[in-house]
Amino acid sequence: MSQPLIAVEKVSKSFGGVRANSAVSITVEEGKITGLIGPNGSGKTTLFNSIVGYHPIDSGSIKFEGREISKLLVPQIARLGLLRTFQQTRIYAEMDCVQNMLISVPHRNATLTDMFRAYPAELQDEAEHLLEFVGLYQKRHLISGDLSFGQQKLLEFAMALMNKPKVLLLDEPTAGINPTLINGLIDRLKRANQEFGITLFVIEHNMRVVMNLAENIYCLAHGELLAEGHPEEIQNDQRVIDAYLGAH
Ligand SMILES: Nc1ncnc2c1ncn2[C@@H]1O[C@H](COP(=O)(O)OP(=O)(O)OP(=O)(O)O)[C@@H](O)[C@H]1O
Repeated sequence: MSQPLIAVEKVSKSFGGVRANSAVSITVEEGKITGLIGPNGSGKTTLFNSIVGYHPIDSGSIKFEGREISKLLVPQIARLGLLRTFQQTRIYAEMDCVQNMLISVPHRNATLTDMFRAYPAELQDEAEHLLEFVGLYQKRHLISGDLSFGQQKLLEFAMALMNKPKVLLLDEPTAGINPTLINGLIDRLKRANQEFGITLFVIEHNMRVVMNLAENIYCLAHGELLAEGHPEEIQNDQRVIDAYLGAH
């Protein structure tokens, strides 16, 4: 089997006395969609934060394309092509959608001087093309703070795509989005994976969404890895049902 795109091995992370991740090992295979589920406070976001370099880990190893990244900083990891989105959207509410798209590009190997130049026409075209991809083309010149929460999440997804990531970590992409937009978002996530070849690693509380999206799912409980498997295996795993699915 080829080497995984992301390999997390025995990663532990505590906050004071709280052991948020305890010897967690997972792999994310290139070109696939991998899911991460678990009850509130089970350590999912902590694992994402460790992978993207948001905080140092206490022990263990995190490799991206075979290279140890656990000592690198957020911008260094982002430049390798590993990006994340957040539970709460992080857009520039005063700017319109196109401006948000353009300002999100620095992760893509741009130099400081590039940032002070006018944005090249091809970047503008790319921004509009991706806004069309997520269904926001008609709203591209609207102030993003005026968009609905679901539309802001679509914008944030498009902003991440502007950076041409190899892998995108999505923290609850459908939280707070109405059911109609959720179906559209699932479709866009699948297309980003299939058409742009972006590997996705997705934290998701909505079981319908994660079972529909992911080929392989990990379940955390109390900071430890409880189970791993295909959606049907996870749905029928008694430990997962007891710890998590019973409540959903
Ligand atoms: N910066 C921090 N400082 C202190 N404790 C933290 C910090 N971040 C996370 N924790 C704690 O670590 C544990 C795991 O939290 P984490 O946010 O990773 O869980 P989660 O599975 O993502 O939860 P949710 O589904 O509610 O987002 C929790 O007990 C949380 O309170």
